[in-house]
Amino acid sequence: MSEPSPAVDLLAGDANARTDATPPAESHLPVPVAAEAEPVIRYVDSCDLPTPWATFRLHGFIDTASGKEHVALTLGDLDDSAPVLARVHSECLTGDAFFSQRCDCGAQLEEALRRIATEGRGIVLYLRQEGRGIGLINKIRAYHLQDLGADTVQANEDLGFAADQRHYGLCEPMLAHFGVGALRLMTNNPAKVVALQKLGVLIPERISILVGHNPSNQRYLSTKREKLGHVIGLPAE
Ligand SMILES: Nc1nc2c(ncn2[C@@H]2O[C@H](COP(=O)(O)OP(=O)(O)OP(=O)(O)O)[C@@H](O)[C@H]2O)c(=O)[nH]1
Ligand SMILES: [Zn+2]
Repeated sequence: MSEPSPAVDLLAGDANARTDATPPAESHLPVPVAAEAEPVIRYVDSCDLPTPWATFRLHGFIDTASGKEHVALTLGDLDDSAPVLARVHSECLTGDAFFSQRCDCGAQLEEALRRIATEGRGIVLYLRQEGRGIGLINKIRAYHLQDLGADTVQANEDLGFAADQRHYGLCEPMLAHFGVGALRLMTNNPAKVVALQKLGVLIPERISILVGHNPSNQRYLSTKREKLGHVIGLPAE
């Protein structure tokens, strides 16, 4: 039987071994990002998810238009008229899973789960739009440019992307699945509030979630405040 051909590009493996700060030539090659189709959200199944703070229910959804899988974590009775404590969290593998100090995502996710557990009721929508919608590999390329001096917005633009390519159209059908129409939303990003309101989601309250500040993400946070409109008070102030 013949050897199966390798599934990975071995040249890309060489690139991974680079240690110099010069961006490799191949980092200028576009990594395509699929055009955003109108989401078609289908609920699939749910299970218990014990965490250090509470046992949540984990609900799986598929966007059949994009093939992307999204999840919601819920706690308590959501199907009544009282606004629900909520976090609409965009995937950040580096921050959520690898403890990266470049951003504040992991700390925000943990804090959101903790606050929901304390209240006994709430929802996290975990949206698979990594890197503000440019994807993981492009985010690594953006981080490389940031290592060379660009800020988080310039790096996206240097790669040919908008500063924020996220879409929230899938939130409304995910929330509707739980009978949730109004959120007390944990976010520092007023643009996220406006985007959700435009979709018909009521947001009677925005709740700041100022956690995870550290020396490695100080510039990142000030850029979010100055260029992306986030409401973030920095420790130096
Ligand atoms: N392209 C890019 N994406 C990043 C960078 N840092 C974090 N992200 C992504 O940004 C998303 C999180 O967005 P943030 O701007 O941190 O925060 P937000 O969701 O707008 O606002 P909050 O609700 O306050 O957290 C996640 O998808 C991360 O993967 C970066 O430097 N470049
Ligand atoms: Zn992050």
